[in-house]
Amino acid sequence: MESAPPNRPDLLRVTKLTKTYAVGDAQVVALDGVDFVAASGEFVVILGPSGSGKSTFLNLIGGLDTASAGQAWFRNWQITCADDAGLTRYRRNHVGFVFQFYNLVPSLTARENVQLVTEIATNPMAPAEALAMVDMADRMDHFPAQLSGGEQQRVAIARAIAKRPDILLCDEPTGALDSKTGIVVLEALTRINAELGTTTLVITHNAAIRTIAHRVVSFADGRIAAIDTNAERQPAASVRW
Ligand SMILES: Nc1ncnc2c1ncn2[C@@H]1O[C@H](COP(=O)(O)OP(=O)(O)OP(=O)(O)O)[C@@H](O)[C@H]1O
Repeated sequence: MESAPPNRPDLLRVTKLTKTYAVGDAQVVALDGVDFVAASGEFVVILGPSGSGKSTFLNLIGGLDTASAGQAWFRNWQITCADDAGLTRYRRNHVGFVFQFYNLVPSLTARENVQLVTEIATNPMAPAEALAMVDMADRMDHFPAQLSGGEQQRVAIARAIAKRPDILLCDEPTGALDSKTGIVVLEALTRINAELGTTTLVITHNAAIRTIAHRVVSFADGRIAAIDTNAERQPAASVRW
C-alpha cells in the first residue's frame, strides 16, 4: 500500500475502496479497489481523464456518498461504517468542500454566505477572518452578482475553511476560471494549507497544476495509476496554462 510521507501522521487511509453503480442491467465500476493514505497537512493534486473515478473518490472520502466495498478511515474513525447521522457530523466538523461552481446564496453577501457555516460549526473562525485569508476582506458586503467568478470562488473557499476543517476537498476549483483568476484561487488554497495545515485534495483536469502539490495522484479506469512526489513544490503564482 502507498504510505504517507515520513514524520506526518496519517489523516486519511483508504483500503480497496470500491464503488459500483447500477446503470440499467449493467454495473459501472467507478472506483476499483483503491488504496491510498493522505498525511496530515498534505497538499495532493488528483489528475486523470474524465470518468476515471476522481470525483467518486472525493465523494466517498468526504462522506457525500457510500462505498460498495472496501474501507475509508479518518484518523481512527471508519467513514465506511458510519450511518447518515455520523456522516453528517463528519462532514460538518471535519470536511470542507469546494466545487467548480461556487454555490453561493445569491441573496446573501459574502460575509453572510460564510456565516451560514460558522453559525453551525463548533469552533469556527469569524467570517471576516476567513474572508481575509482569501484576500476578500474588502468585499465582504458585496453580493455574489457583484463579484467575479474568481472572487466568488474565494468566498466559497472562505466558507469551506471557516469551520477549520481537517480536510479540504476541491473538485475542479479552477475549472470555470481563466488562468489569471485561477492562479489567485490556487494561491488561496496553498496559503490555507500552509497556514492552517489543512490537508487538501484538489481534482483538476489541468496538469500544469501538479507542480504546486506535495504529491500527485493519477487516476485511470477507477484505479490509482501513479503517485508522484514533487521533490520541490512550485508556488501557485508560477503555474501557467
Ligand atoms: N451516479 C452515478 N450513476 C452511474 N454512474 C456513475 C455515477 N457517478 C459516476 N458514475 C460513473 O462512474 C465513473 C467515474 O465517474 P467520476 O465522476 O468519478 O469520474 P471523474 O474522473 O471525476 O470524471 P470527470 O473528470 O469527468 O469529472 C464514470 O464512468 C461515471 O459515468
